[in-house]
Amino acid sequence: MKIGFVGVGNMAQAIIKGMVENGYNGSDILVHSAHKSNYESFAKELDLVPVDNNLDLVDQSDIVVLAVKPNIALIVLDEIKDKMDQTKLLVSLVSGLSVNDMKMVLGQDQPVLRTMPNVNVEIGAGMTAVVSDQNLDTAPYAAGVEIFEKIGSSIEISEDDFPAFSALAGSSPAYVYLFIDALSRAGVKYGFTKETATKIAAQVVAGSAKMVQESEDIPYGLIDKVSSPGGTTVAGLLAMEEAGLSTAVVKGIDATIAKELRE
Ligand SMILES: NC(=O)C1=CN([C@@H]2O[C@H](COP(=O)(O)OP(=O)(O)OC[C@H]3O[C@@H](n4cnc5c(N)ncnc54)[C@H](O)[C@@H]3O)[C@@H](O)[C@H]2O)C=CC1
Ligand SMILES: O=C(O)[C@@H]1CCC=N1
Repeated sequence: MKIGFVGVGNMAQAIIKGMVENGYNGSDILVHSAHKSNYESFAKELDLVPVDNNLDLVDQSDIVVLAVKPNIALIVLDEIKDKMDQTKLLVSLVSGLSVNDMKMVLGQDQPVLRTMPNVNVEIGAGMTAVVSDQNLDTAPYAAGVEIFEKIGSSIEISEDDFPAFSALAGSSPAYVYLFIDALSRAGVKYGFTKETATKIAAQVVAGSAKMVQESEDIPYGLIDKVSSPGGTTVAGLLAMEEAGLSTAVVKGIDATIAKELRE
């Protein structure tokens, strides 16, 4: 099965790196992007197949991954539509582009899978939403979903939930990195090097996430276990909430969703 990427920017590169690390052969991955200088060196590095234009790439692919920016997605779909057919699956990563938007260009019978991955797919730890108007357990959809299962977890959600998912999982790695950086900077304030402080902060966040995933307790229960009566943790927690940590996070998610809905 050949998988072709139309657009090889940050997200496509993260997915491809995750795929190659998790059992896909570079020789089965075709790439074309607007700037040859970018995708050719990337293709060489991972032994991928560079293709000169979008039409030839689609022609040679069983799964076509649309990985361009939202403002040009419809133009690119219009360009490739004559090379698509019902034996091929279109997988879109494009924020805000609905299954119906794609079928309006490609035809109602074209299999399309809308997804919203996040950059952590690069290390096989992504969280990806998937949806179509068909049963995802059947061919050719299952092969598309399998890509995202190999490079993390996937979840089927309704299209109405995509803006909220995009904020909670697509954008949120940036917010978690910000938290790690803030924790690390606090460490620097108290004398650790940035490198050591970041190593400590990242391990704490990774371990805490694993604890939430594996514990039967809810996060608030885990918070209470760390907070000894009259102790240091509760003093820190109250100071963070006085500075508005939880409210800041929710407001950030609100702004992310509002921006997606305006586009
Ligand atoms: N960056 C992220 O964390 C996430 C991005 N997405 C979605 O993925 C898509 C791509 O985003 P990024 O990779 O961040 O953008 P990017 O700007 O890094 O990559 C877009 C790529 O498309 C290429 N391109 C432009 N015009 C083209 C054309 N006519 N034909 C072929 N390639 C063309 C560009 O050369 C560039 O390499 C967007 O629609 C975005 O909504 C979805 C989830 C997460
Ligand atoms: O910032 C963006 O537009 C994309 C959507 C989800 C993550 N990055």
